[in-house]
Amino acid sequence: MGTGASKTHSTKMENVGGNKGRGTVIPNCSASTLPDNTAIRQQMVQANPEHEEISEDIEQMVQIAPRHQKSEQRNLQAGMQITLETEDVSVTFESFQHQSGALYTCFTQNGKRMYFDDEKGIVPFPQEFYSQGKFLDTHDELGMISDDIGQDTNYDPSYLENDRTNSISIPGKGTVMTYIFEERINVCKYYDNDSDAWLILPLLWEMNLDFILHRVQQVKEALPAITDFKEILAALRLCNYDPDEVISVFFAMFGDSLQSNINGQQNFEPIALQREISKKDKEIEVLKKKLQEGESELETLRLKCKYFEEEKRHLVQQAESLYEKVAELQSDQEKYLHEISEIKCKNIQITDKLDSYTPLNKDLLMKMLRETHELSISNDKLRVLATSGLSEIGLSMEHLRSMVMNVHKTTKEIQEIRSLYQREAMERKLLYNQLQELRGNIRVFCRCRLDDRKGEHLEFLSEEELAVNCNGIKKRFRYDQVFLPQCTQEDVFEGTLPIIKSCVDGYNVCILAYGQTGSGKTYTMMGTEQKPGVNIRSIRELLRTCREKERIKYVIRISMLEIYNEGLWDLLSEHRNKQLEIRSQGKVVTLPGLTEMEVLTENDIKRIISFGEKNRTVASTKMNTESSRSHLIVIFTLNGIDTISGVASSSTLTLCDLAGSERIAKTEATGQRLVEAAAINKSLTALGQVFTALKTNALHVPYRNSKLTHLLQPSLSGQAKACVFVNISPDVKDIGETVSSLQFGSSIQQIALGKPTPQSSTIKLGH
Ligand SMILES: Nc1ncnc2c1ncn2[C@@H]1O[C@H](COP(=O)(O)OP(=O)(O)OP(=O)(O)O)[C@@H](O)[C@H]1O
Repeated sequence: MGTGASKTHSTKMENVGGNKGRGTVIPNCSASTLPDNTAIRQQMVQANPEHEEISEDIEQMVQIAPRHQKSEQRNLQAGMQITLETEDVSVTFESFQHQSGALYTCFTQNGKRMYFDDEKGIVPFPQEFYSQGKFLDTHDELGMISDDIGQDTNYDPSYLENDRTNSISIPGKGTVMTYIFEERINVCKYYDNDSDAWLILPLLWEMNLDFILHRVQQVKEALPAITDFKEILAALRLCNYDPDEVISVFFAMFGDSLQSNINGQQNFEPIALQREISKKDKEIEVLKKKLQEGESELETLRLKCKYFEEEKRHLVQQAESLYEKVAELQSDQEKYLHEISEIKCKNIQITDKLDSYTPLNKDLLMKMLRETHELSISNDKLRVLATSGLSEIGLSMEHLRSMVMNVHKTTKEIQEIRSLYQREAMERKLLYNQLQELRGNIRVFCRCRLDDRKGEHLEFLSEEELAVNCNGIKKRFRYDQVFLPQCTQEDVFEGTLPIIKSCVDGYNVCILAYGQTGSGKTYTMMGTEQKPGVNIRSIRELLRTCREKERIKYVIRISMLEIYNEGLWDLLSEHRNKQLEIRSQGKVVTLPGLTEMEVLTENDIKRIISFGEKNRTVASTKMNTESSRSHLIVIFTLNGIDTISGVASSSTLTLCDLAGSERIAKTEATGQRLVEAAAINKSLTALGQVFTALKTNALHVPYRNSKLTHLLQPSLSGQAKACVFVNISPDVKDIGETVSSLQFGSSIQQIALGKPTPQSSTIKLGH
């Protein structure tokens, strides 16, 4: 049970049971929902005979439950809340912070408060503790932000509905009527008589309306750092003119950096940065397009070149064969000419003796003369052909030469565009990191499980906002991103990609999945064989990015461990029964003896993770037989060394599939399960405390209150980037847990870890 869950319990206790006592057990369970309480009783009695009395109380509580439940049901109006509560044994956990710094998980039954002691088990809460510490009111500490966001009813009554009607004088139009529409596009419009239609009122004119002025003023007063009224008005339009929502939007977007700007600074960096980033994005887009065009032009030119080279080769071959033929013909011609001249020289003798020659010799001579003549003609033709072929080859060569010049020019241009693109991309990355710093380095995402049973109680308002209708009250929650049930594993991974990439740049990165059992934490982190989750995709991305960086040689190692009942177990060790210990020196956390395995391929990861999973303690509970009652932590360590400069870097990517945050009652937990639930409650409460301390910039952040937070210290302190998935169930019967998880998530939404810096090393494993 998490901190958020505790809050829900106490709220419901007041609503349903009417019992205002903190942590008092509401005996509204039926005996059948708590079948075996003897285990708790035995455990308590064994630990201390005085507990006999207390365990009897538990017994009594179970027996009187049906009666009490009936009377409560009579008194309450029908509704979802009642159904939920009557199903459960509402064992309510509280967290007590002792002055020594220790955090205890307590529960109260029939007015007797008990607590879980790490050594003694379940023991009565000592009287002297009341003056030595305080109970943590997680409702106030963690729930308040989301409650504020959820309040829709905070309007000044004078601004209700009819104040949306107004009039304004516009030059050339005279006095026109205005009305703030609440439809699809929430902008103020005026009625234009000429066109007989409602037209959008320009921003500058809209500023003259009292309705608007008042709201802009309200936002300005709350956030003096935002000076641009157009910015405020645009935000108001988007938020249906709700100044509270605009303020939360600005806070959600810029968080603590906004507060640091409140004291007088005129320029508001995040807005400027964001503009700069979108400008850069556009420039990058244009460059990308140019690059693509250039590359395709280059490709065409290359193809043309290839074609012409082929053509040239062909023509040269033709020319060579023509030259050969010409040479042959020339030698023939010479031969014949020689023969003719010989014949001519002897002509007189021939003429004289012609009569004495046989007619056959005379015919032969005439034939030879004819052939010689024909050969001479074809020789001339061939010479013409060879000359034109050669001139064609010359032209083609010329063309080819100019093409090659063009290719060189285009290649140079492409190189320039490429380097410009790289520069812009680098600048964008720097700006993104700057924006991250200003926004804080925790991203909080909400993911709703895919389920046919999605009730009407969940409303997805935008990519960043969702609302839960709970007992007629609409609570709104804002996140960095809300993933709808139909969002794929790819969509979800896309959201975490920038954070994961920064691990290669030397930042410690942590990704956590929080939510009740069955809400999809394991699906998000581990996924299935066909649809792998964040774990496999992250390592795939890390391996790919590391391969791209030719200069740097990386070694990636994986460790896998489980936190069960506040004990740390190495899941990759052959000796499953060996507990690990956390040691810390300053900010460096070490886990001596933890197994680390080197990873070279994605298949290595799959093999190692499935080995670790086999080792995992999976306890079956009534809700989900696969339900895990422990935190699963996978740690990737990245050690890089620059092969040229010799600079070494080290960072970690920590992936946590947290145990279910639901109330213990739903799991019908008894005995061992009760102890497990208390350990989970303790660690999730401690996680909430850490986030609260970070949010309030407390001098001391209580990382050591649980093994979970102690281990995650390097990933949740100033030098890290974190991402929290709040997994929720769409099932209406889980509405209580859903609200609780959402409250937890929105309370950490506005936390900045501080200025992150690339690591030299923080988590050291296996030493
Ligand atoms: N987005 C989703 N799309 C499809 N199936 C999902 C989705 N989310 C969860 N599931 C399915 O719902 C079931 C419960 O999810 P999962 O085991 O991940 O919950 P969990 O929060 O990790 O529970 P536990 O605390 O017990 O580990 C699984 O069968 C899982 O495959």
